[in-house]
Amino acid sequence: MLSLNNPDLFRQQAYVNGQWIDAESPTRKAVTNPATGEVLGDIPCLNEAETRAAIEAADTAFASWKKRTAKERCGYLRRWFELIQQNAEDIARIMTAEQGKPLAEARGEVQYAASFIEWFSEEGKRAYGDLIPSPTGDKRLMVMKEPVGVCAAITPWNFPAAMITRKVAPALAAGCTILVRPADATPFTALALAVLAEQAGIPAGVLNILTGKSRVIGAELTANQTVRKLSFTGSTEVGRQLMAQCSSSLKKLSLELGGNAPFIVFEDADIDAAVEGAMMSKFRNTGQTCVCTNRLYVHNAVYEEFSQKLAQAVSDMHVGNGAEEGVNQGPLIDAGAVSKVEEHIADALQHGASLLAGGERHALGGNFFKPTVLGNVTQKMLITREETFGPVAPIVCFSSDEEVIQQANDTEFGLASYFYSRDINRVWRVAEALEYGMVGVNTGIISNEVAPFGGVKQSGFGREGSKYGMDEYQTLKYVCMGGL
Ligand SMILES: NC(=O)C1=CN([C@@H]2O[C@H](COP(=O)(O)OP(=O)(O)OC[C@H]3O[C@@H](n4cnc5c(N)ncnc54)[C@H](OP(=O)(O)O)[C@@H]3O)[C@@H](O)[C@H]2O)C=CC1
Ligand SMILES: O=C(O)[C@H](O)CS(=O)(=O)O
Repeated sequence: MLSLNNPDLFRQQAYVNGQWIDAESPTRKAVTNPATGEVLGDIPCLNEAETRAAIEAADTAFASWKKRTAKERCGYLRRWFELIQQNAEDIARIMTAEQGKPLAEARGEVQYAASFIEWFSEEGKRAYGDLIPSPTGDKRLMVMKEPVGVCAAITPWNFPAAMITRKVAPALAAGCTILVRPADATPFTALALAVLAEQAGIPAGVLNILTGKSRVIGAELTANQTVRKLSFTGSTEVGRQLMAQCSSSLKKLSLELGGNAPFIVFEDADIDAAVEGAMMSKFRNTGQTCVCTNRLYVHNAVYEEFSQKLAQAVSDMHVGNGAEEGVNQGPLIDAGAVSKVEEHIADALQHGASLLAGGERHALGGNFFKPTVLGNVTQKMLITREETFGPVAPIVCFSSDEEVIQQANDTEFGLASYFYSRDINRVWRVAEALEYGMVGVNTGIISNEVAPFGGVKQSGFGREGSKYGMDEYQTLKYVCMGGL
């Protein structure tokens, strides 16, 4: 059982309209620890009618929440931020237990998640409109920013706190209410955040956490006309499906989808810095982030040095249960994730790749896998075309800037990209040539609350965090005042 300072944070019920509820159905979904397989608890499975009732509650709450001043709404967010800080250790422990990431990373995610609430508790007070110089003397023209309405968020298991606060914070700051459906694998972190939102005084119906079958809840959230906005973070495949389901009600959409990030090391790079950046970008959350490096391109002049140093650093990683201090590589989320990693490695080796580190399941068994480095990788291999979402670093050797930019852009995805170079002309040329929503230059970590996070092409659209994050939850109203 989880040992928490505040056991009240561990809830096994949905949170709807300010109430902790079970479902009508006795069926419940078990949640397991991916490191040990133990059952941590279970959650109710709301049906479509119960989802509809939650939407109606959010709509009722919207009528009053939108009328509060931005300062009032942001005051609630500030208190929520402070309560999360006070309970950060417990939230991290819940997260590691249900998602598997090392405790140090979970603590980092809690701070990352809280930073979005802090950021939008400030941004929300600066949702300025416009006064437009009128082309005729008898009119005054103005633009108002208004909350879009009742929103829905469907979030993935890999960042059980941050992917929720990155949507909920701007929505509430803008005056919207929201229904969140967290991944079945990681509901308890979301429910702990709801406990603290309730304690912060956020009114009933403003924030709702729906648990249960994603297809059932998703079908109602996407079809229901009262829901005016959907924000989704997850795979491109599901994102396309949800977008289609939203078309009948023409919802405003934000889609943060899959990635296939290139990591390029030019011959003028600081190799030790590039190795450090590759470790951070590739193996964060055991490679289970959408902005993880998915393929590495190393110039032939530095290929041997970089490959050997990366293989050594990877071999030194400590794989284990994320709750154990010192572990820096936890389990994959489930058996399916392990199979996908094995499929990508086997395909690469069959097509001529060489194994430089790892390459097989860990002796701990279950969902544990040895962090892996592959050399002599080519664009023909699955691992450079599909998102691995696991701890495998495939290295392709290249010889010219033109060649590597063409290879880096040769994907339907466009979320994150990275490169290391100390030539200022090359830095500008390559940053402008890469077809991605985000570019890391001489760094493997680019995510924070102040910058616009999002992609292009099949990685989706919309931006989260930054001053742009508010736009996703607002509409513009033009008021033309005549007869003056
Ligand atoms: N761009 C980004 O920021 C991110 C992108 N991703 C991408 O997502 C993938 C891995 O994450 P993963 O969670 O497995 O992605 P999925 O797309 O499978 O799931 C994401 C969320 O959507 C839910 N979901 C799945 N199918 C449906 C449906 N038909 N209707 C409604 N909801 C549904 C899932 O619920 P449940 O699992 O409970 O069924 C989960 O809560 C990778 O491709 C990764 O790149 C992941 C995180 C961030
Ligand atoms: O879900 C993800 O992978 C996150 O968006 C990555 S990050 O924001 O933590 O970098």
